[in-house]
Amino acid sequence: MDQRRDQIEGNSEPSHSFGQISHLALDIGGTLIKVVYFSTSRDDCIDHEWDSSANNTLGVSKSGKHPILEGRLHFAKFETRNINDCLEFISSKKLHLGGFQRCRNLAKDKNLIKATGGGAHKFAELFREKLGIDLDKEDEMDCLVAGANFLLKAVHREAYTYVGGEKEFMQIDQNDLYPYLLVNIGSGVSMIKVDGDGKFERVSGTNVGGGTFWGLGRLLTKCKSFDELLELSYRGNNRVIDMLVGDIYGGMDYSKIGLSSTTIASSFGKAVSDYKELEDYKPEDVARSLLRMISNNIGQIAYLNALQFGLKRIFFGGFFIQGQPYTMDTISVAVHFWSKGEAKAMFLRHEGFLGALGAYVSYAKNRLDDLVCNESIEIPVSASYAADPKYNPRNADLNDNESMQCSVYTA
Ligand SMILES: Nc1ncnc2c1ncn2[C@@H]1O[C@H](COP(=O)(O)OP(=O)(O)OP(=O)(O)O)[C@@H](O)[C@H]1O
Ligand SMILES: CC(C)(CO)[C@@H](O)C(=O)NCCC(=O)O
Repeated sequence: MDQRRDQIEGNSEPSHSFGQISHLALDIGGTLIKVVYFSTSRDDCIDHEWDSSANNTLGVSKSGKHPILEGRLHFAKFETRNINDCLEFISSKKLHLGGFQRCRNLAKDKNLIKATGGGAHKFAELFREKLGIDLDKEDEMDCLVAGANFLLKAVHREAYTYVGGEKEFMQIDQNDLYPYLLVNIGSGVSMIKVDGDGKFERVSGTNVGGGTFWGLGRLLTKCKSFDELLELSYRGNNRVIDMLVGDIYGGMDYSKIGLSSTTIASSFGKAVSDYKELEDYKPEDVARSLLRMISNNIGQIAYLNALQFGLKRIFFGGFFIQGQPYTMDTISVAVHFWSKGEAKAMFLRHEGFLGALGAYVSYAKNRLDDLVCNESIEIPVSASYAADPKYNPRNADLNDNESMQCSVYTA
């Protein structure tokens, strides 16, 4: 394996001094803010000859054939309620200066940063005031779809199924990607039928989503963080609170309609028949029932939409999933059960960053129209990305800066 390929595949961590930052993009959601930015360093340009006079974030190989950029795509997330942490992070790393310095909109003399999600509207003034930047708003659904398509086409080992506790990465045939159903489980849930690049329809949604799990879970268990709630759910037993088919049928299956005795007949249903109070239940059992109820419900609604539109593949994204085995298992089982094995639930490694990545790639869309650039800027849209094996969204700490090594071919 040659050195460059070795780097692309992430087997050797480049000794990393930050190079130039380019193109910061934000997705400011109801619960979390997602940040994506790209950095290059000399080390990342390992086997290309760089035009030293260019001194820009994109180098042009001396051969002149293909401009190539190598560097790292960084991911970070913050709680929206702690938006000041995010502003400080951007300011301390000077992320807001990297992208637009040479892409300054001279006509309007504005420093524009691509941003999506409701917070791009809600917090526009705050960003202007604190960082002196203007948020260039991109539509949230456009960005989710662009981000999902980008990941599915460009990132090796991005989509996987989760069956029986095993992840299986899917080989995505780019010529056979569409149509699919994208289910983004954020605070709320959006279900989008995707037919191509920029071709989609938001066909459904539900207000019972990640925010419901976190909000209701916090009230019911008094836990202090989302991770604590997940931790609790791991240790819990939902059968203590959920009413199972067997509880109703004296331990028997109801096989005539395909229900086993262990199927949940009614989430939280036992709380009534047991005459117990909240204090009588362990927080971990409550957390487990809640996670199961919400994951199951989303899996079922997703399946119904897939059925209605004749879609066989359902990709789940959004930070509710967090790569959590129990969540993915429940969703997978729900889709499998209701579709009688016809439809498949798939998950994305960069699950929570779809919108932010979509905003990021949107720099390419209107760079010629909107931006006056002093130097040639190409945006990595036709990138060949390979994820850093050290990047594990599941282990990602909220304020940790994660990244993946990538190479960009702007052919
Ligand atoms: N560290 C965390 N803190 C809070 N919620 C978390 C955390 N990690 C995962 N979550 C889950 O992720 C959900 C938010 O996901 P995501 O960031 O995709 O949505 P959002 O963009 O904030 O919401 P929306 O798109 O509806 O505005 C939360 O509701 C919660 O269930
Ligand atoms: C409102 C949005 C799109 C904001 O991200 C999201 O939270 C959502 O899809 N909520 C579900 C709303 C509904 O369709 O019932």
